[in-house]
Amino acid sequence: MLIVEDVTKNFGQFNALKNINLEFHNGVYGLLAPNGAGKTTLIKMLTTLLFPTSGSIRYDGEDIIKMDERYREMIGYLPQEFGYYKNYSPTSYLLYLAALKGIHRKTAIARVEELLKTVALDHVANKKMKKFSGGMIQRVGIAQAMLNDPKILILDEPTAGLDPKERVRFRNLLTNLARDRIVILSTHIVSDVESIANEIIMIKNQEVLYKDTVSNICGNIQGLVYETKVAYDETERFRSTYLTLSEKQENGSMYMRFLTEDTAKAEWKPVHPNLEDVFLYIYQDGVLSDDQTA
Ligand SMILES: Nc1ncnc2c1ncn2[C@@H]1O[C@H](COP(=O)(O)OP(=O)(O)OP(=O)(O)O)[C@@H](O)[C@H]1O
Repeated sequence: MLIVEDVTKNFGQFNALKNINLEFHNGVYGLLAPNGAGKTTLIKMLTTLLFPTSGSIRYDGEDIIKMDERYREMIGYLPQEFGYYKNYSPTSYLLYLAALKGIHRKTAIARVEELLKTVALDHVANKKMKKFSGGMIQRVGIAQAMLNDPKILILDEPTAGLDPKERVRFRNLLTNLARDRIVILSTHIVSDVESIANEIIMIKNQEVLYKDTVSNICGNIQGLVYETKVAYDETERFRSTYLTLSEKQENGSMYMRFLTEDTAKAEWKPVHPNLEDVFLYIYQDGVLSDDQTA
């Protein structure tokens, strides 16, 4: 079990995270927040690339910084951008990394073969990676993070650049891997984690706002989400009155999904909130688009 206790991280005068308390067991955890909220900072502390300013992170009761090498041997990490050699095949790349990690050649050959099957790349095991799709490269990234059969697998924004089909495959792979390990996945894309995470962690204003199941988190805005049809010339006024969650145009009308605490009107249809609704509600003032953060 991995425990984050009262962790605060400052960069000089700047406070990036404060009083973070978290507990991880086997399963998938989705760390979900807009860019800049502190996900990478938290992940870097979980991988010992950064140290907390105060507080501690413990694995089975031991401080991970004191465990040092023993802890790092137990974790697998896929950073936001991982370096690979495009002229290598997945097999030669993974064998090279295994050698760096001190894994015996014979063990490494068997492990790499097994891993490439797990990530469904066995058919291209000896092909150069330069022609691989984003999804295939990402699966090589997971395979490298899994080389040491980690107890904790940490993935930072792993689905960037994947097409919808690759995302589904990726989610299925993670669910399998999480049966006997902790998988922590950071993302600002709700659909990456909504269907697979046992728990979602949302950070706001440097603190953990939620750490709960999807349904419990959605329960927080139960009864506040509606759909209704709005005439075209009314849409601007509607948008400025209610928090619009999504809208779709059909047969000359606009169908708005929105959130309000006002008393419901007869024409509003109450709907079950989903995680995307919660995300838009929670971060309505601070959701930055990729363009803004690039
Ligand atoms: N080394 C640093 N020095 C100063 N400020 C930093 C440093 N690293 C991160 N920050 C700041 O801390 C905040 C959190 O950054 P962090 O990278 O953890 O966010 P994030 O949620 O992971 O976003 P992204 O997905 O864009 O990486 C940001 O405001 C960032 O500018």
